[in-house]
Amino acid sequence: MSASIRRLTPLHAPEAAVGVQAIRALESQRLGAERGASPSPLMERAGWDAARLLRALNPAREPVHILCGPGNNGGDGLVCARHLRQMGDDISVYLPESVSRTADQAAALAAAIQAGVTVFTNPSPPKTTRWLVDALLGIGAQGPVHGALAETLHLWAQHPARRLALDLPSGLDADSGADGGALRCDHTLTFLRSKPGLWTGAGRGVCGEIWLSTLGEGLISDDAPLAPIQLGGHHLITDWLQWSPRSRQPHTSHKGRQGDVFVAGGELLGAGLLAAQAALWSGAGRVRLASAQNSLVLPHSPELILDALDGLDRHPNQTVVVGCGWGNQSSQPLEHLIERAARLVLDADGLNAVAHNPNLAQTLRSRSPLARASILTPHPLEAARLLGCDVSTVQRDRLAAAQAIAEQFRCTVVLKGSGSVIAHPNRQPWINTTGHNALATAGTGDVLAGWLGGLWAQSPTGDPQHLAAIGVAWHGAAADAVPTGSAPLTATELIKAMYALHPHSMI
Ligand SMILES: NC(=O)C1=CN([C@@H]2O[C@H](COP(=O)(O)OP(=O)(O)OC[C@H]3O[C@@H](n4cnc5c(N)ncnc54)[C@H](OP(=O)(O)O)[C@@H]3O)[C@@H](O)[C@H]2O)[C@@H](O)CC1
Ligand SMILES: [K+]
Repeated sequence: MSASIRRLTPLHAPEAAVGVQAIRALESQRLGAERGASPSPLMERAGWDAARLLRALNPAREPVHILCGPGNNGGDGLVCARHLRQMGDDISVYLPESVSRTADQAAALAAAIQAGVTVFTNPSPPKTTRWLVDALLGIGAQGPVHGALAETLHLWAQHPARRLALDLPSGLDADSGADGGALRCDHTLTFLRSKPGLWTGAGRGVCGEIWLSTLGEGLISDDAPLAPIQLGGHHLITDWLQWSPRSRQPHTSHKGRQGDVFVAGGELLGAGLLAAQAALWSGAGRVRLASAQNSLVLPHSPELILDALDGLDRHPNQTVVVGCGWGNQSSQPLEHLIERAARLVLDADGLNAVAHNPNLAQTLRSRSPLARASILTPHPLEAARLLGCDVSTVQRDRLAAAQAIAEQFRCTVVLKGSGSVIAHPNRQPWINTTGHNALATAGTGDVLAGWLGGLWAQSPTGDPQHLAAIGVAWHGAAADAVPTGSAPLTATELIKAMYALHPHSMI
């Protein structure tokens, strides 16, 4: 591939993603003096890069069918068709009848027909097609796909052809990752910049391999004015080296200098135990586990210090992890912990309790003015409870949901799920790009909460959003070490896999 087309891998994710508004601004800036040519030089470049990528993906030059929509995304498809036709490939195009076209699209259509491209208005799949290019809708898609385009996607849903989406799978919302009926593609070639919707919500499930064409721009210049959303891959783990007290500690260091974690266990002993073990393996010097069933813990983890729920009062400067397996225990000790924790990681039932109890919610909110930072780690259902909405509302716009919780409670928020979002009040969110569904097993959330507590205890003055992004990337990177579709990763195995990624064990 040329320098202007790059594969974006989850582990070594791209710099950042920007939303549709910023892409539009960038487009006008790039067009600048060249405005007026039709098809635009950017569309020409998009179609050319699409043709070259398809040539690389389809070396046997099997028949290609290109679904073109009424806007400029369809224009990209038509330019791609023209180039492939001129290279002698077996190309056909579908274009819905009697739609109003953009000027660029109309020009691209005229040029494609002149080059000998066959254009069908019947959406039925040709039998011989081996590759399908989805150029129906791009960043102009508004809501779920409807009308003739929806019927076309439906007709193709069962077709075995391999699929390449241009800019993004049609119907995927570029800003939020909401699924508006997109086909699951094998590859997506996105233009100018990566978009947040490719990486969260339905994005990862429908995009396949993600490629970026900067449309001829060499090095990406400073995107700061575009308010980019950071994408957090594997590099975050090595960022940890800059912070990790362990890598900087003198030879004479001792456990008291490596950070103390207090895990308040609940009715489900295993959850607290997993969180405590994760905190320990993350590198924390001492981990206390307070549990009603302490006698059962010892044979499993003699390294843990067993304590009572009021143990925080004796050693107040600990990072508290609470909520994992909390169950329906009384809210009184929970309120005390939320109020007193120097640093708080609140998970699972702790979040449910906050959602249902206004006093707890108020206690949580009042931490921020006292300069006591908190990290909340809801999954989508817990997030919905915190926001008083349903899960589908959260999943339709995960970035907005995470940000709303962060603003409401003045906390850092990790909204878990495909493309975890790490939000913080008044800042742009991060989207995590590591991990896959091997993490969908019981206890992996407890491991994340404990690991975050462990990292935070080691770097108590660290920025909680950056630290949470590191922990989440680390958690996902451990899963990425296991091939997709292989056996699930149990929570205990996950802790070991995360330990294996410690920067000091990678050196
Ligand atoms: N930005 C750049 O730098 C570059 C951008 N380029 C390309 O342009 C693309 C953006 O093009 P775009 O703005 O014309 O929008 P696009 O996605 O083709 O869709 C608009 C059409 O879809 C329709 N429609 C909307 N929603 C619908 C729905 N739910 N269901 C059904 N129909 C729906 C809508 O209908 P309307 O709402 O107007 O009635 C309108 O007809 C971008 O993704 C990239 O590929 C490259 O060429 C070069 C560089
Ligand atoms: K598309």
